[in-house]
Amino acid sequence: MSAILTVEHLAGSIAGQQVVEDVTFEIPDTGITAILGRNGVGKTSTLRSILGLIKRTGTITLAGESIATLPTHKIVQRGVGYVPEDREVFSKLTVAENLALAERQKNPNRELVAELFPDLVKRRNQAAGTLSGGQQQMVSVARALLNDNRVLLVDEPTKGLAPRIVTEVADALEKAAATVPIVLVEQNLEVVRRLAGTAVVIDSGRVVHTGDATALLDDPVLVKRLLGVGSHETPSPAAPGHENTQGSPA
Ligand SMILES: Nc1ncnc2c1ncn2[C@@H]1O[C@H](COP(=O)(O)OP(=O)(O)OP(=O)(O)O)[C@@H](O)[C@H]1O
Repeated sequence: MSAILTVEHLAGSIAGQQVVEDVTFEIPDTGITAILGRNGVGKTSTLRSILGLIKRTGTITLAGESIATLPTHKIVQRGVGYVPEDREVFSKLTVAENLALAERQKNPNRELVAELFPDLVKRRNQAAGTLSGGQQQMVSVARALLNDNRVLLVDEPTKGLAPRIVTEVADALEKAAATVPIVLVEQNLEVVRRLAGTAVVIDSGRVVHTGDATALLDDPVLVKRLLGVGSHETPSPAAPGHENTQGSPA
């Protein structure tokens, strides 16, 4: 298996404050890779650095070509899809209009999206702002899948959703992953267990663990040390003044 996305010594800053310190990982060209870590350790900022949405330095390679100095729109054109944490649907527009606005290519993948999200087809004329959180998440994922991306960056898609809807979103991501490799920032470890092949753990802006996701989740000592929780819990916020916990008990 080769890497579709390679990140080396990535650092990112917001308003002069460094929020990503030194992140290095490889994303395989198939399956789902989970980015894990406590609240505020820099997971979202890592995705935003890759996309050029925040100031960054380091090496970022997509399918062998450097994208580290490209502006965001060029990175998106090269095939990096993004499903942001806050979903960002246009609330006054219908589902169909939201999807139409996302289409970049001549032959968008409408059949794939209709197959993966039949509920959105039924609701095509409903204003996106009146959809449930889970349905809005489906719109956000569907928008990204309309285009032929080389990799999809998905940020906390199950956050704040009811358990049944979490399962639906996980179902959709599992199906989507058959068509595109996914980088998934996710706090729900049951979802990670179900979907992810590899897990990358970030702490204080640095990668502190990379390995098989199931092996990590099956190791309660490691989960407690790296994420500060039991393997059936959700990671808690980092303590004030929290430092890299690699090698130290939580
Ligand atoms: N717009 C911003 N302005 C200032 N600081 C920010 C901004 N966005 C993020 N940060 C800070 O950057 C650090 C990393 O935040 P980030 O959102 O990347 O973490 P995260 O691991 O994704 O957290 P969570 O799991 O809570 O979403 C945090 O200390 C956060 O407070």
